[in-house]
Amino acid sequence: MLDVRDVHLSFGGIKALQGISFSARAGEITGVIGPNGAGKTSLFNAISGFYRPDRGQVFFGERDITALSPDKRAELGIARTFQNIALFRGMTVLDNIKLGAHTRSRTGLWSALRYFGPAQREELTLRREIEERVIDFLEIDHIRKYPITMLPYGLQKRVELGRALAMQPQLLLLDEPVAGMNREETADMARFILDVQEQFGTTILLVEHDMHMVMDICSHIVVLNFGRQIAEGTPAEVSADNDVIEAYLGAAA
Ligand SMILES: Nc1ncnc2c1ncn2[C@@H]1O[C@H](COP(=O)(O)OP(=O)(O)OP(=O)(O)O)[C@@H](O)[C@H]1O
Repeated sequence: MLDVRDVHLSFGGIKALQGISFSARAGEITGVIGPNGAGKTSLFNAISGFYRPDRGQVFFGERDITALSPDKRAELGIARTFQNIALFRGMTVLDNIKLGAHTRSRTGLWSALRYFGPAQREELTLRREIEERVIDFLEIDHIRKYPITMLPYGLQKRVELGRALAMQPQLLLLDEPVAGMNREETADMARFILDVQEQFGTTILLVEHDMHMVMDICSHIVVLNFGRQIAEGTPAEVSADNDVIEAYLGAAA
């Protein structure tokens, strides 16, 4: 589904990524972990299109998307969330989620408006259905009219997930989805991510600091350290890997 092939990225003299290669398999949750400064955010941005790698490629299915803009990637069915919540804070929960549905159906909607009355209605009904499904699924019906500013942090993150889901993505990129959350909020978010995978069959790539959460919900894990890929495998394989243990112990020291 997603293939990262020998990706290199540097900022001036800093080699943030040095030859990263892995696949996120269709319908699975893949995690990327690593200590501070390992290159997780750089990798995430190279995949979502905010950075262009110096070398290497990113494939989505059969298609080389290395040179595509983030918008084009979104149109292909790749949605992302942000480490620092990127919602419209004065707008309601529902309006923020509607924006996600709009991103996905932009082309269809415009042609529908121009040419076909019935198609337009169909499109609008479809969008409404998506919004409703997302709101039900994330159990946020009671706050749909609330502005984002009134919500606690954990719920804001959930709304952001909702906006991404309203795009009906094939691939969902989550940038530190539980960063800054307390234990209960983290457990809730982990459950919703698992539900997305199970109920919608979405392929998920998760970049995260919280190793326990990643070990709990991912079937495959890639470990970075100082811009290099030091391990890859199942949670059991990765947590028993000497290089990984050393990297984390070194970081903790
Ligand atoms: N825009 C940038 N300009 C210059 N250097 C950068 C930039 N982004 C990242 N770096 C450097 O690249 C390296 C990898 O950083 P990156 O943010 O990708 O790591 P990370 O694993 O996401 O870290 P953290 O867990 O702290 O968020 C670091 O040395 C960082 O200082």
